[in-house]
Amino acid sequence: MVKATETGIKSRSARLPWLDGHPPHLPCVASDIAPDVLLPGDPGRVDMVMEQLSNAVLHGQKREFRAATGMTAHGRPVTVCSTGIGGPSTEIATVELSMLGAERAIRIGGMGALLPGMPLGSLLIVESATGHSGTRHVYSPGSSDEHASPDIVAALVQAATILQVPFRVGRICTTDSYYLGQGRPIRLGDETHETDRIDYARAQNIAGFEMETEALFAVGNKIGIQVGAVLAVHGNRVTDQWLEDYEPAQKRLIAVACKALDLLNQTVVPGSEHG
Ligand SMILES: O=P(O)(O)O[C@H]1O[C@H](CO)[C@@H](O)[C@H]1O
Ligand SMILES: O=c1cc[nH]c(=O)[nH]1
Repeated sequence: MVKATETGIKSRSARLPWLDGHPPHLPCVASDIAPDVLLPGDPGRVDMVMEQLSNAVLHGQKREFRAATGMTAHGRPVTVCSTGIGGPSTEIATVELSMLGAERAIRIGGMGALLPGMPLGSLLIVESATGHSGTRHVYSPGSSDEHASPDIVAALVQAATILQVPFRVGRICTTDSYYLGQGRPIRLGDETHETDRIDYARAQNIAGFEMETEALFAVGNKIGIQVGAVLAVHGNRVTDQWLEDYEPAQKRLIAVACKALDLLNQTVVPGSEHG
């Protein structure tokens, strides 16, 4: 992986530009990373996750990748690393985390709902993702959906039920575009242009739009780590409502994801339980 020059100075290989165990993008090394990782899009939400963990340590931030590790209520280590927006940076985070030892990755993020019965702040536990975003096309060019690991879906359902957080299980559309690709109006010269993406997506039984899950599932399924996603409704495109303060919803979502990890890992580390 790392090449030494004739003078003994180590230099990066262009083929795989890691150096002394440091990946080219993430601000961490293997000893920082837990087998379980949570992946918010927004770096600002890493600190929100840290508040719900005990003994949380921030590893640092490079570009959109902010990473930390702490302990769940059952005393299990969990790493949180932001992916930034979209498939390309999600691919980088997923591949580098898995090379550092991650075995299970759950995206925690926001979405725009397409079903009238999905209130602001409720959760979508993602069973499958479609959209044919660019990164997914590189990893898995077929036409079928990318799926979450069934164990993770079941654990998220159990966790949301225990914590009494309203949720539904469904299919997400991941798109590389926040505006035109999600049917938002854009200005083209003097005219406003809008696509019929919302009607199209609803006809496909799609619960909402977001921008990373399909890439995470495609990459994770290809490289052999377990993947899942749980998303909070930040907006509803049918009722045209928008969540002004999404922090309470994101806190509930983080609690559900951490509980799901504890259910997946089952046994409590003695003396560690804090809630
Ligand atoms: O809430 P996060 O995880 O940032 O994700 C959603 O928010 C961003 C768009 O505002 C996109 O990344 C979308 O997927
Ligand atoms: O409408 C929305 C809300 C969150 N994230 C998105 O990508 N779209």
